[in-house]
Amino acid sequence: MRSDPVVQVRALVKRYGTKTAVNGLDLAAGPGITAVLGPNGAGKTTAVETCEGYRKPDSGTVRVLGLDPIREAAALRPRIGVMLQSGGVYSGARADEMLRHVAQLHAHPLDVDALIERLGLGSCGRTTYRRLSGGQQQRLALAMAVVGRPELVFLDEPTAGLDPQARRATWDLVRDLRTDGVSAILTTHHMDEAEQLADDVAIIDAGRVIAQGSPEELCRGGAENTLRFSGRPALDIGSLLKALPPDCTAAELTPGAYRVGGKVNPQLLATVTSWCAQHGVMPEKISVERHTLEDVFLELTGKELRS
Ligand SMILES: Nc1ncnc2c1ncn2[C@@H]1O[C@H](COP(=O)(O)OP(=O)(O)OP(=O)(O)O)[C@@H](O)[C@H]1O
Repeated sequence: MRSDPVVQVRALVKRYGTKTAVNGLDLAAGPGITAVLGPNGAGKTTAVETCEGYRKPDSGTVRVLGLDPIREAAALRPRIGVMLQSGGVYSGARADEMLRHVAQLHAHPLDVDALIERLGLGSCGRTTYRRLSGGQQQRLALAMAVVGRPELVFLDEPTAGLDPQARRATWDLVRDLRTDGVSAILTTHHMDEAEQLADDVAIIDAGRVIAQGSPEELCRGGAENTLRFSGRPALDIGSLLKALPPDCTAAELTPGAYRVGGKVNPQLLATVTSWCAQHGVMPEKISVERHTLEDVFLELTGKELRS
């Protein structure tokens, strides 16, 4: 873990009546961008809202920039930005008025006009909030969260429902914020978004963190990868399997197209090529398929739908 976490959650428990939404969650988020992933109902929003100071833990501790989000809210609020999904906004106010109002509350805000332009809100600055499209409301919420130059920003599904252009613009803005030293806690259901933006990914299931690491670490770790090669048809798969470590699989998918599954590492690659050499096989094509974050996510959280 990188030093000086911006968010440190220890043994957090949060219940709603008899429902335990967060169940002993430990999370340390360092500077940079931390993506929080998890199936529906995993407890992400509850955990993040507790960090934002909107929910009181039943037990456990939460520190954000070293402060208690409830007891030290007055000191913390000016240092963080929160992107709300909806609400918290007077729907009769104009988009640019709202953004200027929020900017004025901060000592060193970003340039409002530049931010409006950046997020493609230029044509709707004079439109009232309630008349903005869903995607425009979403972008305005992002602008309001970041205009005060927070040290840490909480982004709750920032690109949900956005068109591809707005999605790119949002990613670019988040990347630039990171370059300026702003950290972010990002909840998302888009695995590609986490892969693109996150330095660190925490996967939550049933109210706990079940895996954490950089996207590369998570894709390299536990998940099995696949090695494919082609050669002459009807090779002796039984003999190949004997040469491989016991937990590997091997199959001829179509005549001459072979797949080896397991922990694909340089040693396994060497074993397969050496078996080919011993059997007079020239692999015409050989490739290693790395698993995506989505593969890892599904492997860790299962494929069944959550309620
Ligand atoms: N205010 C509430 N009252 C009762 N139960 C709640 C409340 N908020 C959330 N829950 C329940 O707590 C559990 C965790 O919900 P939470 O919204 O934190 O999950 P999530 O990971 O953010 O889900 P999603 O990806 O669907 O947004 C769910 O079972 C949900 O039904």
